[in-house]
Amino acid sequence: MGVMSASDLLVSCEDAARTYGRGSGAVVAVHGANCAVKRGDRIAVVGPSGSGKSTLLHLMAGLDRPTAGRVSHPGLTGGTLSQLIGIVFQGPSLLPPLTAAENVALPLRIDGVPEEEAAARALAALDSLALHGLADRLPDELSAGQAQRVAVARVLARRPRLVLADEPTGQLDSETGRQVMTVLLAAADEVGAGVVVTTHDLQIAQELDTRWHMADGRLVSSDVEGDGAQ
Ligand SMILES: Nc1ncnc2c1ncn2[C@@H]1O[C@H](COP(=O)(O)OP(=O)(O)OP(=O)(O)O)[C@@H](O)[C@H]1O
Repeated sequence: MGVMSASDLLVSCEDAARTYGRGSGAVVAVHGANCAVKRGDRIAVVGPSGSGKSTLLHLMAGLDRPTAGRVSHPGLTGGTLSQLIGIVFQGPSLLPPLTAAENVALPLRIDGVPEEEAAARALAALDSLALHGLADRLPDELSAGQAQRVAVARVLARRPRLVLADEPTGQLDSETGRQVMTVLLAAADEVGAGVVVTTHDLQIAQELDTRWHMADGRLVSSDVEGDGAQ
């Protein structure tokens, strides 16, 4: 990609920490984390349950604020963080009364995209997630894997510059989970987004370029020399 410019730096965490509660009951979910996500990065955050993966992701998403240190998004300009960051959650997140296509189009319409264009972009996003033919199905009529692909299509249709996914395959069998991850990565490539995925599944983690390891709230290592995590 050549020399990195500030606009390529999607998220920067500098000694970012998050403590829940106070006094003797305080839990340090994330200890001063130093990490960065750049355009084109594909990062898996791995570690045991309770090690702070979701908390770190929420800090990077701007869904939560650090109790110490700093999280900034130098390269995310030209819109609000919620427009520029796409978040995929673990569980079912589609609105039951809307079809797959309507679910994908809804955030675009909320963003002010005209009806017809929103519908066209929704269909294109469904296509790129290999969901052609399922556009008119209700969430109830989809398998868990298909529903999660629709949820990914809904995120990617907004053309986010950063995709943050918290255990996106956590409720899927491993084969379906791998398929969802493969189409997620391909679709993220199409829109040129950086991708960070928390996962317990080491096979899924292997599909990404870099792995950040967390233990007891600390970002302990990264398996790629010279990248963002320290
Ligand atoms: N809202 C909260 N209030 C108090 N403690 C919390 C809260 N959310 C998380 N924690 C604690 O912070 C620590 C890190 O939690 P986090 O959910 O980030 O871990 P995780 O690695 O994502 O776990 P899992 O893999 O089980 O999802 C845990 O000890 C957890 O109990």
